[in-house]
Amino acid sequence: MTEGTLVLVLNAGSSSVKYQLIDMLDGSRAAAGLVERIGEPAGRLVHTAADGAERELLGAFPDHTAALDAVAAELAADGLGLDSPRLAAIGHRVVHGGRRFTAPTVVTDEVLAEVRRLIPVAPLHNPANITGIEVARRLRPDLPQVAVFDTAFHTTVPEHAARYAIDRAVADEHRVRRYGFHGTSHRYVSRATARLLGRDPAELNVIVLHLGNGASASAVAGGVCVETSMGLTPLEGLVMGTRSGDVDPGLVFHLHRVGGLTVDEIDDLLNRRSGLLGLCGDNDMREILRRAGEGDQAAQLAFDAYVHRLRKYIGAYYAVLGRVDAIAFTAGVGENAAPVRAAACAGLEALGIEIDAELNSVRSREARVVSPAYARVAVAVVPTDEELEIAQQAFALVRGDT
Ligand SMILES: Nc1ncnc2c1ncn2[C@@H]1O[C@H](COP(=O)(O)OP(=O)(O)O)[C@@H](O)[C@H]1O
Ligand SMILES: CC(=O)OP(=O)(O)O
Ligand SMILES: [Mg+2]
Repeated sequence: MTEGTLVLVLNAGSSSVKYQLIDMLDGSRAAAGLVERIGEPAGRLVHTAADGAERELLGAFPDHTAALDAVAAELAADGLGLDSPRLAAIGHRVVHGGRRFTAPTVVTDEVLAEVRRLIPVAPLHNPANITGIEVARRLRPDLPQVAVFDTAFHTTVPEHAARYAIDRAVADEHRVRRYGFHGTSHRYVSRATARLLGRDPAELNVIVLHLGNGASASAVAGGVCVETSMGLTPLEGLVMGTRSGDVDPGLVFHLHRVGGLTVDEIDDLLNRRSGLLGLCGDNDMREILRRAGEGDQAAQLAFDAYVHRLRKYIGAYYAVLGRVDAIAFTAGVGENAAPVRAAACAGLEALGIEIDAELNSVRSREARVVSPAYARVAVAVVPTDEELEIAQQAFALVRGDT
């Protein structure tokens, strides 16, 4: 049992760390910030204090340890350092939890070892998550460190959807199956969509489209995830900023045997040099929309390929769910790129899916419906809040509510 009501949430990505200090009494942000371009010569930390005032720190953050030490210093400058007695827990986003972690978990040496063992299947993410945990443990060894796993929400996906159609013995030996990611966001957004529509999550079938740098779709039936687009690793599924999403696995053999690329080179190609970046040289949807608007063919192709893949998944998940009540767009692209939403839903009237152009063009931070009132399927823009969801899960765990 703890006295504090603050939860520090760390969301460590491959080259960035996002953090929020959340007061669980009212969900308010006591501080928030972002360190980006970790490992590059010109890094940047932006810290936002409780009153909204921003501080910017420019310089190199050679690795995640340096970045997290700088975050701790910024929090201390606000009088809310990691030594604060008001802290109840530190919540960590951990991307890959395998099959074992189906709920938020207090980090022990043994839990950390398991997360480390999963590095080969989340090479861009788990190492950064581990560093975040290690730094936080060093600074506050007495405080519960809670891991909230991207994979947890997807552990309900049925076996016939989670299995690849490969030799079972080989799959079992190497724990090859579809795990799914961004689960904290899919869970939060599916529930927020029910709230927006004034419906009980238990009676709502939702397709959630999480479109950030990484992107994934999920089919949520009555609050339970039944299918998701990412697989063994966060590479499968939708076209992403730098990741290919679905490809014929035969291209790996082809590029190796005929193209002479090594396995590591192909890994780098598919994870870091593909997706929107591979198709047109840009991975930021803002830039792609701008270029396509000026008639740039490569940017237009990247946009069209991105949207085509999305439409295939909407259709597929419609079939998986049988009945769809809502489609929720979320994360950087889903929340901000009206043309992506419009193109993904265009021509689907026969499925009851329509978008109202005027509603869709409104810019807002609020959850909102963008389909006409008569449409059978509610299309919604629902801002995700992975940090709040992580804080709530971590706080509930340390208070013994779960
Ligand atoms: N106004 C906007 N219009 C179009 N795309 C945007 C806009 N703002 C952000 N994005 C897209 O959102 C992406 C980042 O999404 P985000 O959810 O923050 O990613 P992540 O959390 O995975 O780092 C950017 O790469 C950019 O393509
Ligand atoms: C799992 C994953 O792809 O995460 P992100 O979108 O943060 O890269
Ligand atoms: Mg994200």
